[in-house]
This record gives sequence, C-alpha cells and structure tokens, in this order.
Amino acid sequence: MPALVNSNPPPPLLSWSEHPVTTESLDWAPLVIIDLAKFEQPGGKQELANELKDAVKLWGFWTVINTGISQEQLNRQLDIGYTFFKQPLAEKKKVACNFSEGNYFGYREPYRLVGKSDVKENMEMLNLPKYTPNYESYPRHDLIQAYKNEIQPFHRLVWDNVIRKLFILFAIILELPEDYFVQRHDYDKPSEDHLRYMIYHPRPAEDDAKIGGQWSAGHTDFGSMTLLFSQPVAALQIRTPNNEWKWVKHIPGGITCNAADTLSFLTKGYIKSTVHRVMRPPPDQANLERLGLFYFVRPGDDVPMVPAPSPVLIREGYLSEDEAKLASEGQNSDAVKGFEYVRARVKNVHTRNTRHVHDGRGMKEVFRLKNLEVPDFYV
Ligand SMILES: O=C(O)CCC(=O)C(=O)O
Ligand SMILES: [Fe+2]
Repeated sequence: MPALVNSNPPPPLLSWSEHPVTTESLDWAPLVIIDLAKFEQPGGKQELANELKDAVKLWGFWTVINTGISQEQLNRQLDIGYTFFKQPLAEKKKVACNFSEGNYFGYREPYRLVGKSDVKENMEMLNLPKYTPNYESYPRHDLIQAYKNEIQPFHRLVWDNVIRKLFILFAIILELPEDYFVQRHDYDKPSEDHLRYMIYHPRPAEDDAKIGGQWSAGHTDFGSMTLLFSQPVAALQIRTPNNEWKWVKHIPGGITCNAADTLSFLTKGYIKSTVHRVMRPPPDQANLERLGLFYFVRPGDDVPMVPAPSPVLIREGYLSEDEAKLASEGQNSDAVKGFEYVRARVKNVHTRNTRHVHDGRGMKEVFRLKNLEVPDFYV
C-alpha cells in the first residue's frame, strides 16, 4: 500500500479578479520608485541607497519594483485571501486577534462603530505569523492550513526578496554595518511580523458621508516597516511633508512600502513614520471590494529598543555621542524589548476609546513605555 498522505484535497479557491484602475485624475503622491533589479549589480546597493535617502527622511513612503515575486504568486495569495473572507463568520472567528493581550495574529472582525456615528467599520483582516518553529503550534484556520505549501514559502520570500534588501539599504544610508537592521528583524528569530490579507467592503454613499468618507483614520504604523502589494483601487492617502493629503498610485507589480514607528525611534526620527489614512475611493471605484495583501514587519522580540549608533545620526545632530556609546555597548538592560513594545502598543490602540476621532478634532498623543516615547496620531 502507498504511504498514507493527507488525501483530502484542499478546498477549491475562489478567483479574485483585479479591478480596472480609476480614470479620475487624483492628486498623486510623488513616490520614488526603487528598482530592486539593481540591488545585485556592481554599485547597485549604493545607488539605490542614494535614491531612497530622501524618501525615508522626508516622505516615509516609496515603491519597490522588480521584486522577483511573480504576478502568479501574488494572484494565488489574493485568491486564498478572498476565499478566506467569503467563508462564514463563525469559521473566520475560529482564530481571532486577542487585543486584550495586544496579540494581532488571527482574524479581526469589523464589529466596531466608527467614531460617534452609527456606521460600522468596513474592513476585515487576517494576520498570519511567520512559518518558523516558534509559531509551529500557533493555531491556523483550516483553509490556511490547507494552503500552507504556498503560504509558507511566500511569507519568507517577501522577507528575503524585499525586506532584507531594504534593511541593507537603510544600514548603508546610516553608515551602519550592512546587517544592522537585518539582524534585528531576522526572519528566523521570533517577532510579531505578519502577512496580512485585508478586505474593505464598499459602503452606501450616505453612510460614508456620515464619517467624512474615512475608511481608516490617519495613523502611523507601529512596527518597523509595512509592505502593501500595490492594487488598483485608489483609497490610500499619505500626509506629505507639507501636511497635504495625497493619493498613492497603483504601480502594477510594485509594492508600496512605508517606514513605521519603530524605525523612526531607533533612528531618533531620522527615518520618518508618515501619517496615512484610507478614504472612500473615487466614484468609478467606490462600489468595489478592495482586497489587499500586506506584510507588517515588527522588531525582533528580544531586540532592545535603543537608538542605532549611526555616524550619520551623530553628524546630523539626531544623536549625542553619549547616547551612541550607550547604544553600541548595549548597556541598556532596562530598555524595552521589541515584543513588549509591540504588544503594549497594539493593546493600547485597540482597546482605547477613540469615539472623539471622527468629530473632526483628531488626536495626537504620546505613547509611553519605560524608555520609549512615541508620537501617537489618530487623525
Ligand atoms: O489599506 C491600505 O491601503 C492601508 C492600510 C493601513 O494603513 C494599515 O492597515 O495600517
Ligand atoms: Fe497603516
């Protein structure tokens, strides 16, 4: 008899079809495009680091192309995500985010009301931890388990092909050893990193009008970096250095990237964590489901949250010699570690009362945890 293998075929996938791009001419953000095909070429890393420098300092957002991730691989992930969201709620809730513990892994259900309105959130998401021994016993939905053979390599591919390279470019920009950020975000070490499927469901115009057309309030991301696989439904806006809101344009095959709060405080504000929000799409796209694929990079669980001892930060006045010395000697046994920060931050944001946000006043506070002070926007 042949060896017994799992003979149940995985459930069939629904097929997600890409929407057409908007024909509206919107006020697009002028994001720099980083061509990762140059990365391995002689002098390529230095060239890309030069191109990326202003983007990380001023804009906090940029787009990468030629990532080595194929359209077919991307489409399969979108099909898996779409199929997941079309399952019954009871199935999706089997593995859910636990915000009381600041745990973002699992399914987030759109049950909350937006601000003071009677309008419900319109977005669902599923956050998948890394496929490393640390998360082997972490519960996963049956559908996700059934497609493990595809999700597992994809999850790591995103890190290897894109995240690793961007961290090397940051290190070059800051004149640090090339592996400085890579080591602190190692795929094989525990961290709160996750691959995310996310879907926004269109709302009636009357409902959107009640909440100022805002699908997601202005915020910065908590971790180190976020990757958003570019998709055609325009909705994401960033707040520019001049405090204007500009739309992020679809770059087919590209990945929009943004630096997040951790990289900003590890570099004393040199790397910018830019405020962004999600709005009701333009009229020709306002009735479409918006499916997205993301990778949220978090600092390693055990990484002390102390500034990088970068000569650039010292030269440009972001960091004193004393702070740099302390950081490089690792004399910060009391410093908050990555896991503690991320969990506390997720818990804080998701369990607080944000009912005043949509009354037009917005909010900027400071999140404090031991040695850390992080600006906290909700606008
Ligand atoms: O949907 C998007 O384009 C952005 C979502 C976002 O900013 C987030 O989930 O942090
Ligand atoms: Fe975000």
